[in-house]
Amino acid sequence: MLRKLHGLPGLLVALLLVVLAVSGSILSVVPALDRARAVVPATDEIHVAELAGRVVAHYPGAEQIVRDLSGQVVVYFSEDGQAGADRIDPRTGASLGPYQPSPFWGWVKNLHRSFLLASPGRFMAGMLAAMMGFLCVSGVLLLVRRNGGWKALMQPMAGTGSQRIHAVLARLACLGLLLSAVTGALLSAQRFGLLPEASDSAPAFPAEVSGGQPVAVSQLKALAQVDLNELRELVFPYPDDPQDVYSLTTAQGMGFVDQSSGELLQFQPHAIGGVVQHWILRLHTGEGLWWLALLLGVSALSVPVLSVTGARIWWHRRSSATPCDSANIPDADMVVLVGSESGTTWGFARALQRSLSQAGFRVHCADMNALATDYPKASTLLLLTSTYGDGEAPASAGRFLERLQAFQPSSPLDYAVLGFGDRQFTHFCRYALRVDEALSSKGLNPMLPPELIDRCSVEKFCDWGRQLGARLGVDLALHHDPVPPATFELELVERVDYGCAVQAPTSILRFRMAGAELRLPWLRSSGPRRLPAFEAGDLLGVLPPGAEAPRFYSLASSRSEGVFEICVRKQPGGLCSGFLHSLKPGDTVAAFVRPNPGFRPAADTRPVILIGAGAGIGPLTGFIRKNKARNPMYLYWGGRSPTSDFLYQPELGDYLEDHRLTGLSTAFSRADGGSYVQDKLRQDQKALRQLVETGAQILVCGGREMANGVRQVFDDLLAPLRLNVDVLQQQGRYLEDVF
Ligand SMILES: Cc1cc2nc3c(=O)[nH]c(=O)nc-3n(C[C@H](O)[C@H](O)[C@H](O)COP(=O)(O)O)c2cc1C
Repeated sequence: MLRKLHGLPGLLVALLLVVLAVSGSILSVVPALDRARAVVPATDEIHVAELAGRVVAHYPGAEQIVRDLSGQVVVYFSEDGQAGADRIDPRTGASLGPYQPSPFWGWVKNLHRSFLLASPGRFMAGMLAAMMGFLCVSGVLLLVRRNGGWKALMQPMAGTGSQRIHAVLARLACLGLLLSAVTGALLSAQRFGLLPEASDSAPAFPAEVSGGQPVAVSQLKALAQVDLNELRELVFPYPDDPQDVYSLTTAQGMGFVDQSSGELLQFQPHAIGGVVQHWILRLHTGEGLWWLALLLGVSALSVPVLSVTGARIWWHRRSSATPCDSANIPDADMVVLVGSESGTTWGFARALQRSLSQAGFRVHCADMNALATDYPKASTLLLLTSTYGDGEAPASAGRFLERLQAFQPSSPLDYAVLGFGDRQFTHFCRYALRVDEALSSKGLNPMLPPELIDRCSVEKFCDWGRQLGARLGVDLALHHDPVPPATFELELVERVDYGCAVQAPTSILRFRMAGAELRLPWLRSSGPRRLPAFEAGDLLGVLPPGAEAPRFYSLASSRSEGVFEICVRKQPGGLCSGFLHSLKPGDTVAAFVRPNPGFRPAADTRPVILIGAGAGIGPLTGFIRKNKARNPMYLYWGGRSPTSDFLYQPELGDYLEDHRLTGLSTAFSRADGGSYVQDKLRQDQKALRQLVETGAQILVCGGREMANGVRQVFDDLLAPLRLNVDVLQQQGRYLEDVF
């Protein structure tokens, strides 16, 4: 519900909000420009009597002095019957030039306030500001739910593409946007009388004035007690009218000054309502607070990006979450229920539904939240669900467990749960496991143990399909291509082979964009720009000929190096690794890049502990290579034999020498007294504990078994600090890339 409330109004008003935000950003530079042009004396340097004396010397016909919040002083005067206004230097009273509000700024202000449409436009702008406030609040609540709590809001954001950009930007900009929105809506509400009028009422004109001979304004003692920086406005009395008075407005209040005695008369402090109104205006416009104005302006610039990414998320969710040809509940003999937050699981569900329908089943497909109380003809219930937050339900399954209590199947039901998640999270597929438990406690028959799919592995999905088909007695060939990737052609330029002697053939493969040399010489400089953006740790998807699904390899290089470098261990019977190992320089492969922003060292100076085994060294070497700032980096790596599969040995020696790498510890299982990387970690546990105490981040890359062993070692060595891997993971300080 909250998601719908956030998404739909956002889409409808996105364009108008962009106009409001961009014009607001442009206006946000005005306070800084005004401040740069203003001459602002120190406190106690000039008092108002002094200023007024200087003004009168330059402008005998002075009528009013106004000091705006940025410090600009403007004199309004009449000369030879003509009215004029000049900006002045308060230190001399001399003119700095005529005061002429710019037509450009006036136009932008008008666009921002009312879309150039006078009162109806102003009303619309006010409504939009209120709606932006609502989008900020609902967006933050969604982020909290998606990430698993308020604390998680401060941690690195998970997700990819538009989702991630939207979340990261919204987190940065939401406070600024909220302040602009709330103050804008309040200003509008005041203008349209929806809030009580809070402006100051002026004090009554003094009943008695001395009426004596006026003295020079520079001699008036009440004005001599007001610092210039406190002044807002001084209105001069009518010439030759001894009964008239000076009207004085300061930051504290309003009053009058007798032009003969110099006494302050009828001074009235600003009413609280007036002060509130003044601050609402200042917090919205940033007047006199140029730094705040610029911060608000920068926040507002996020609105166009948030609008575009928000629309893309909405479109992706909508197009992924539309079930096709779903049978009605009373007719269905097979029910597929889907728990999804951003729609990916729906893609898998549709593939399953297609295959089941082709196999002759009448399949009802719906959100898990739409669980009915009974499916009278159904014999099988299949649940496909992702996990969000800190192991919680995704949006379309949030009410499933509650609804399950009222679920009363009229005939026995078999069920199977397929979980979608990401092993980099502490609670991998936890919600799917909870659903499985709940269904089992409800007395349904599990036809398969729960299967958990890491990062949308199509391979695993197809395996599960085969098992399910076997249980249903049909041939269930599932085909699903989650996001059809746009591939490019890579040409192998170099390979370095290791490990054959110890039955662990592993190669470092370096590719470049195919066909680069065919470009015309004068276009050669555009070469690197043709490469997609990628960093060490991102994934290279490779599609071997004849394969339906890509295989992913962690990149050891980044775009600035101009090559795609991966480290590949040949798996027995492995289609893709076998294909890659058969390549000779000059051969080509179809590939694409998938960002993996969750597996990167933090961009700060804290120590980094890199741990890997076998081909897992690839991205870790990439991180060391990029460590030009020489931040402390320690590598623990395990292989089989120092003479056969010590991957990157020469490079690592160079990095130790030039201090990109601070320490290297290797473990070889087939050398004398064979050891594993976990043994090396245990040996160094004291030093590692100290590094963690100083804020170190840990990145682990390699096989699941090694990663589990490393987790155990860290859980043990962190115990004296009352810490464990789960906590570090929640703080974004323990990252795994496991295959
Ligand atoms: C903010 C966020 C939190 C996540 N939390 C978890 C989690 O706790 N456990 C897990 O296994 N996967 C987690 N994931 C990964 C998703 O479950 C996974 O990407 C899934 O394929 C998304 O499917 P959907 O698009 O259908 O929601 C999280 C992803 C994001 C973006």
